[in-house]
Amino acid sequence: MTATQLVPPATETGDAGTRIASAEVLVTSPGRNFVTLRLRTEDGVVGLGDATVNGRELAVASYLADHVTPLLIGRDAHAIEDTWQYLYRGAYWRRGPITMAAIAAVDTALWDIKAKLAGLPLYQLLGGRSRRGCLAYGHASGADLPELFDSVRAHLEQGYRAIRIQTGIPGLGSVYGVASSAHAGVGGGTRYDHEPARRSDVPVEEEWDTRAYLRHAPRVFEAVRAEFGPDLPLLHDAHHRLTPIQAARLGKSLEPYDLFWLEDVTPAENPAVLRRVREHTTTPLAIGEVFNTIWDYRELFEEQLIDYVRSPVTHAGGITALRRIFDYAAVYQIKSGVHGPTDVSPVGLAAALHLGIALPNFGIQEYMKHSAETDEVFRPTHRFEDGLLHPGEQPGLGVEYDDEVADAHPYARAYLPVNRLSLDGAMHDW
Ligand SMILES: O=C(O)[C@@H](O)[C@H](O)[C@H](O)CO
Ligand SMILES: [Mg+2]
Repeated sequence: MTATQLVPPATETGDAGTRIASAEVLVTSPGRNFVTLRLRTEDGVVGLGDATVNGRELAVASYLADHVTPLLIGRDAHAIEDTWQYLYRGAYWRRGPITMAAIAAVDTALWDIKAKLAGLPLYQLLGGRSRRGCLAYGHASGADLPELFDSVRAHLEQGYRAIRIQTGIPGLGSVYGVASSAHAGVGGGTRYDHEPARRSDVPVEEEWDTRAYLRHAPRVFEAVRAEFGPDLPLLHDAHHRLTPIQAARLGKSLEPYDLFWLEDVTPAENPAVLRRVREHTTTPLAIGEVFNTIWDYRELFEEQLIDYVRSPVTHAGGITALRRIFDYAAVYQIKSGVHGPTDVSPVGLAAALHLGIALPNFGIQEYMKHSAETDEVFRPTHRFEDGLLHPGEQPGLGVEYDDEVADAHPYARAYLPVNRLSLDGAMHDW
């Protein structure tokens, strides 16, 4: 018996017409860079997957085009789990953001195809609808309190029912997450909270002072609660900048302001340090936007060190893998809080919404609205209404890639910022 005879033939699991006939890696830059995988079956059914890794886009494009797409031709598009295992175990070199984004793109595209073949929106294949819509949170920010309050008001007017709060810090120039920061946005002009990656040959350098931040943050939340009352769910992102004991102090100092979550208080490499944070504070914790496998969460779940899982479909190996992470999280009453910056493409966001609407332990979905230019390329059918995101009722993911519009936006190198301490210019976590 030859090795190939061990592989279940396509005809056993579906029609010969469901074999993958073409696999294309598409790179476009409608305001920011996106990498998309497009699979097509012999019968012409198309599936899309997001493979965008912000600031390192071409590495995934090459991983897919040079090493993965040749393996996909002729495989049965229905065999999602087998293809996932084939790419994960078969690479030998496991985990890592580039590998897992590539696998995620294949997995997402195959789910898109399966749902289109079934004639159903993808969430129907993931267990069906569990809720009316996915609660979203938006990003409010300001260099100072008046600017922040205006931004919160603008979000409330748009219907947001949960809001992330980031502000400038007195004495510091440009800091993470603030729309009006000096070096903000694409080309330096547009809103920072819309797109932190900047088209340039070198990254923008931001400034950081942990002592100033720890003093300022509780004052900001005190002022926001005084202005907007006790009801509004508020979130905050510390972007991996603190030591465990600093993080513990921040969590404790924010307890009176009843945060929905405090995100990424410590760097991701050693999540076990969250034990120290947890000992000291009841402020809910979220982490995981830079994790990429279920194994990264093991201690955090089993010791109940976090409350929300930040992994998106795009960076955690796709719908198959993220669903497993959430099922594991549910054992410990930990909920989803899927990462949704603009670098997760409309394909990645659609995948999150189909999963989110079906998931029993959905928590919240981050929502940074994509630009009009981006939506012209991807034509998403999901929508934001009354603070909730809806995946829509189109068969599959409900996203369509417009080649003509995409081709008018060629790749442009862009980097996320880097961060230096104001004290002595040493590199710090961004
Ligand atoms: O929570 C968030 O959305 C941020 O941490 C972004 O992931 C980061 O700015 C890179 O896009
Ligand atoms: Mg974050």
